[in-house]
Amino acid sequence: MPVLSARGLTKRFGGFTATDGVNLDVAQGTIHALIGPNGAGKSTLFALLTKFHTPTAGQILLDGEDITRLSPPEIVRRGMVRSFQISAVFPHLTLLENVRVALQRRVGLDRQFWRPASALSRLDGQAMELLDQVGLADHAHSLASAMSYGRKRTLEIATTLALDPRVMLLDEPMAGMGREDVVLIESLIRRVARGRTVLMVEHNLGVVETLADRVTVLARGAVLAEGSFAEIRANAEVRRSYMGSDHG
Ligand SMILES: Nc1ncnc2c1ncn2[C@@H]1O[C@H](COP(=O)(O)OP(=O)(O)OP(=O)(O)O)[C@@H](O)[C@H]1O
Repeated sequence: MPVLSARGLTKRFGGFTATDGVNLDVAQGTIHALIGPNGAGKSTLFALLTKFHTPTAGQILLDGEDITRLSPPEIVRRGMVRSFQISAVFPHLTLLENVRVALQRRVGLDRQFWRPASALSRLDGQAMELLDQVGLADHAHSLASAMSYGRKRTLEIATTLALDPRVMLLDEPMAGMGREDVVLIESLIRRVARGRTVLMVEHNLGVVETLADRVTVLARGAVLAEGSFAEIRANAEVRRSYMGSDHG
């Protein structure tokens, strides 16, 4: 059974159809990439899946259960977390404080959860562990604002992990990164994807080739093709849809 599915998912803005009857199945434990030329509707589909937009029609299923009408916090509580949206970096906090805030957010999300304030200090230990996981432990007490762009994005991944997602949605994790940072974040994503399911929108096709088990190509809001990267690359329609865009 797929972890995350879309069935006939549609979003219209006025007379314009940005997402057009999308069917998508993201299999458990895979890294699934969503690609397509500019304006193909990747961001809109992402926003629908994470409940930042309300669909005009169609269904979203998580673990086979209809989540179309649930709120974003309810989705997070069920283990699906979108990074780079929910987890913003606070520049004037240290890295440790940033992760602690994210951990506190998880505490806040769990309605059953109540613990005395002293227990919150335990969060520091957990925050440190998370920083260690992403290779930022040495910078725990530095301000986020002092970090390079790549490290800030890495910190964002740590704050996403703080919510302990089973399903991670990554929105263009490599955007604005130089080659060195791309390589670093690639290996980080591969590491954090173990035991999780990842759906990512990514423009950098080299990254998609390296990371993705499965690729869905969108064009004009609809699914144009789906398969392995090799299958997608060999698909003449996909090539045609990219022609004239800057992803060549
Ligand atoms: N809130 C909105 N109101 C009206 N039109 C919108 C809205 N959001 C997106 N669109 C339109 O929907 C289409 C798809 O946009 P979307 O941002 O989802 O594409 P994308 O594949 O993510 O593009 P890019 O690769 O450039 O980020 C575009 O034509 C866009 O102008």
